[in-house]
Amino acid sequence: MIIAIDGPAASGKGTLGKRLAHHYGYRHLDTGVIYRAVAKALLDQGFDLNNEARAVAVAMELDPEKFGHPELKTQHIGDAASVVSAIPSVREALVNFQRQFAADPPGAVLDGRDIGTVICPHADVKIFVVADPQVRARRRTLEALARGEAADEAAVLADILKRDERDRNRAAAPLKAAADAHILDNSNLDIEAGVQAAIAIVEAVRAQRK
Ligand SMILES: Nc1ncnc2c1ncn2[C@@H]1O[C@H](COP(=O)(O)OP(=O)(O)OP(=O)(O)O)[C@@H](O)[C@H]1O
Ligand SMILES: Nc1ccn([C@@H]2O[C@H](COP(=O)(O)O)[C@@H](O)[C@H]2O)c(=O)n1
Repeated sequence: MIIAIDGPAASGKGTLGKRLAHHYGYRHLDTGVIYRAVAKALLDQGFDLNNEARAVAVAMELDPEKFGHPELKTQHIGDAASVVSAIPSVREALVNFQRQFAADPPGAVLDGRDIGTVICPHADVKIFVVADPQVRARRRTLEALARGEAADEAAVLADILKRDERDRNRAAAPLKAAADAHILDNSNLDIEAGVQAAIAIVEAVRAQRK
């Protein structure tokens, strides 16, 4: 089974993806990390984020072993990722890796912006996670503070809105819910309640197919 999770920045996709994968014994791929890794590699090598040829080359040489690098989590790299991810040829270079991950047994949960629309249009279950921007900004700010980093909630909110706008309005694989996605608004749900709501969606789809 393939579970596709999409949604705007800091809506809880990764948290939910990890928990669903654990619940079902599946593998989990946070696809945002891939675009973050491309952006970081370009910046580290001193290239412009719009250098298409270099960006594609970097995308084709990515080392998944480095997806855990702590700098990938930063706001700066997230912002850079949303620039580089708008280049269609960069996205194309990353499709096979994601589809292969989705296809491998025993099942997979992928989260991102275009999983249900482009990467896995035939996913068994599609969930589009949303939450009010202010709620997302508060959660992201608390997360940064908990890591001991300085964080200004207004600046975090501005970054989230800017990134969502860029991701929604790009020509290639824009952020949007697939027509057959289940919308899950977790603005007023804690993590556990959000996970239970998602499991209920998955189970309802499974029951329908029996
Ligand atoms: N339902 C929830 N209630 C409270 N906090 C939540 C909930 N879901 C996620 N969070 C918290 O919100 C923050 C953002 O969640 P997460 O990193 O999963 O979002 P994301 O959509 O994967 O982000 P990104 O778009 O940057 O990849 C984290 O600190 C997470 O613990
Ligand atoms: N499937 C995806 C996943 C991510 N992106 C872009 O990467 C940026 C960072 O993603 P996070 O999920 O880690 O926040 C994001 O803003 C998108 O621009 C993407 O295009 N497609």
